[in-house]
Amino acid sequence: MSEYETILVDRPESAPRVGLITLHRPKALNALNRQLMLEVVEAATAFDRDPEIGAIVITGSERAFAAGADIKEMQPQGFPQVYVDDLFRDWDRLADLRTPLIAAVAGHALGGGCELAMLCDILLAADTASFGQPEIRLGVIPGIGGSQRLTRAVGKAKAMEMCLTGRTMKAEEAERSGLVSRIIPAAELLDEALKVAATIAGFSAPIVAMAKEAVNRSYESTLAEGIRFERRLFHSTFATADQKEGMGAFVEKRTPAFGHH
Ligand SMILES: CC(C)(O)CC(=O)SCCNC(=O)CCNC(=O)[C@H](O)C(C)(C)COP(=O)(O)OP(=O)(O)OC[C@H]1O[C@@H](n2cnc3c(N)ncnc32)[C@H](O)[C@@H]1OP(=O)(O)O
Repeated sequence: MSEYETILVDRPESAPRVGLITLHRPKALNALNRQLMLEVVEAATAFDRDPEIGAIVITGSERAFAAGADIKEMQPQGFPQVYVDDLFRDWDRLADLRTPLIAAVAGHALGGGCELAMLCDILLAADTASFGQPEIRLGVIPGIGGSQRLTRAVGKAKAMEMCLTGRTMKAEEAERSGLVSRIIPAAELLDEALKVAATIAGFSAPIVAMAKEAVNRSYESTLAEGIRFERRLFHSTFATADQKEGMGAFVEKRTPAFGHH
């Protein structure tokens, strides 16, 4: 199924144009060591470059999406090493991908696990999922964007409490707070995530990329700048064949066949 050591990579037949990455370090609850991290980034980048892939699902096991960065690997490291290596910088590459990433989260999503889920564009949670930034208990703080993305997702009050006390959030609270888009029974999580991914992958790839970029821009700009950016992207959709196809299909009362250009 895959040439990787700590992840499984697949193109499920049931979900056309979808790439699936499954974290697979069962004995360590998918703790994110350097190897796993590189493999995820490489596999996601390879899918992103593949014109036959229109959405990517990242998932873990029933017990853990990921229980955080690998504490045993980090424990002996010193400041000069983590600073010079710019530890965790590689994860930023996921945020630059054009292809939508969907996190299908069951069980623990803690520390770097929660941060990996938040690096994805859509978070779907099993009813067994729990989210947290427990780094404070280890004498560190989040290092893959947790303090920033969690705050934007759930607001300062909850993010501050979670980062300062290490309290975890169960799926229901995560949905109520806007961290996850939906809760799904654990047994159906992966199928549902693949369905969502296949729906996205069926739309025009360049238009999907523009929609993703427009939503993400709202994180980084004022409302007025964001609206101007969205308007320009909207105008540029009219330069694509897929705009002609999508609107033409509506007018002609048929299903559109997007060519992804
Ligand atoms: C990226 C940054 C900068 O933000 C930093 C981080 O991510 S720091 C890590 C944050 N995560 C945590 O602090 C969670 C640590 N894990 C736990 O608290 C518990 O394992 C648990 C609550 C998730 C599950 O508990 P339990 O069911 O009792 O299982 P365990 O026996 O504890 O774990 C099984 C096995 O997995 C190993 N494990 C778990 N998490 C990690 C981890 N983050 N790094 C390395 N190894 C981990 C655990 O040690 C066990 O293995 P053995 O020791 O039995 O070989």
